[in-house]
Amino acid sequence: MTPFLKMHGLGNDFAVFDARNQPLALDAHTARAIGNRRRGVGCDQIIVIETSPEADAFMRIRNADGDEVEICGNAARCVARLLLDETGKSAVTLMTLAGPLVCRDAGNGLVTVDMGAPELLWDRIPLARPVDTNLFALNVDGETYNCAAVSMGNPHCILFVDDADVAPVATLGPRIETHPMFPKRTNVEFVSVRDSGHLRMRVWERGAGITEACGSGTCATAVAAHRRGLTGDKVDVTLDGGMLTIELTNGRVLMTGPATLAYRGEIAL
Ligand SMILES: N[C@@H](CCC[C@H](N)C(=O)O)C(=O)O
Repeated sequence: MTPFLKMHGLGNDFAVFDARNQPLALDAHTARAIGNRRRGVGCDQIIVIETSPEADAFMRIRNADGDEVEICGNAARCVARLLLDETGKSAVTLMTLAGPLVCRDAGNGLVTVDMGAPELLWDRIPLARPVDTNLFALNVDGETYNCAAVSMGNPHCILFVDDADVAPVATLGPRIETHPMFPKRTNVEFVSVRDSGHLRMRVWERGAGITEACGSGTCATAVAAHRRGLTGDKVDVTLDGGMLTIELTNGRVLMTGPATLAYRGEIAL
């Protein structure tokens, strides 16, 4: 049996495997089986902690559909929490496919992750053709939607709407995720502005569907809102699972929020 930890960041949930002493190569098929909510552990992402020569650990991430992806903000807080507690350090560095993430103990059970600099160039997000990533029209099944696009190492498409609570996340989310404008598919955020320091966001995640929170999506949303002049350098974002605080400082994005260990389990792999 292989031990794992069930963790979550504001309800965005993970099966976390520690492969630092016992190597574990999870293929897409196995990850999909673990992610299955009827037949497996059930989670949005499957996380494997590996050794890294250049950081405290390498964090490998697969979505529930089995695909390996670059970054996961909520999982970074969870893995950082484990390593902070294990080492007694005040900060740890996690290597990811998107680059290193410095994670600091922010007190009161919170972790701050330096999510790095956002990427705003259309071909680096990537998008299929040149547009103004701050505001572009996307045609979906004959309807036009005003969008912004940001990469936090992974692609995000942000739609500002009057009321995110009634946005068609379940129907429009998957249409945009697989739209030809996004060659690597995309995460999709539906956002309404409550005031210049507070956003409401709901998310359709690439490879996972609706989740209760998305850390990288919250960072991308704060960047897009700031670019449009809707919010300041610091913003609270209310997600279905709770609140994250995002600070934009020196061109970088800092995300602060909780990390929760739900239970320890074992699975036959
Ligand atoms: N939930 C994550 C993002 C996980 C990856 C994402 N679904 C993708 O495919 O890029 C987060 O908290 O950032």
